[in-house]
Amino acid sequence: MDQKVNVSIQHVSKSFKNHEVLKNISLDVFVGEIFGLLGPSGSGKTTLVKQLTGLDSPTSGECYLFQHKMPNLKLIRRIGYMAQSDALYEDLTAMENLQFFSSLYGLKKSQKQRIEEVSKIVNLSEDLRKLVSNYSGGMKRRLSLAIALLHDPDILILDEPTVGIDPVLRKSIWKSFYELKKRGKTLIVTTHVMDEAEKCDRLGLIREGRLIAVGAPEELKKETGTKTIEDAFLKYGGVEA
Ligand SMILES: Nc1ncnc2c1ncn2[C@@H]1O[C@H](COP(=O)(O)OP(=O)(O)OP(=O)(O)O)[C@@H](O)[C@H]1O
Repeated sequence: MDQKVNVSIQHVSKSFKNHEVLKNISLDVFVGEIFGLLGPSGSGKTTLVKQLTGLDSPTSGECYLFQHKMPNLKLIRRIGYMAQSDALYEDLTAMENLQFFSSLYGLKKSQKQRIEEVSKIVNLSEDLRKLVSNYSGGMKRRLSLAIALLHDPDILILDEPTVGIDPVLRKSIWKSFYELKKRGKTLIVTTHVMDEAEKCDRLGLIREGRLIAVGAPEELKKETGTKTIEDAFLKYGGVEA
């Protein structure tokens, strides 16, 4: 794997009033890596990825993307962000949503072709004429993912991308993640699903705002003498598996 650092989180802490949600997190993610942030609900995963996108700023510490300090408006086009809640226009069709976002990204000539490509990846090609308000939760997730992919970003930050998506489609979406990786893209994926965590090149385990371990799934299991990521997580968290 290319060991060039693409994302660097340096001593990041974040507090909301008196509540310290992220506690001195430092972490590097490499070019072409699928990096998973794994942690229970409320552990701080979303807050951490928001600091990366530049949508929020840390109370202390810094985030660097492509060696540039965030926030940096110039980098927006190189980042694809899929938030946990879908930011879609419900009264428009999926096609109109995709057209709207491609105009925002300034895709002109390539727009039609790119919409076709991303729709295929998320398996929505047959449903583009439907109103988003008639979409199921999983379809909305898939449309959000397609939008995050539209401008072919170098770094993809995906907050729980496969929630509400059935296992068959989840598998095909992961296949497309591997294809993106092959093309040199860097993916940061938050999850609390263990089998999904196993699919990542490396994982950062987050518990109560602290990064308690970083490593490849196999390494983490080996180091803790456990058979599952879930048990490794518990061991690192000080709980006997
Ligand atoms: N804007 C905010 N104001 C106050 N507290 C916040 C804010 N955003 C997040 N928090 C708190 O920060 C903590 C971490 O939340 P966060 O959403 O980052 O967790 P998470 O690991 O992504 O959880 P989930 O998997 O449920 O999305 C929670 O206690 C949450 O209530």
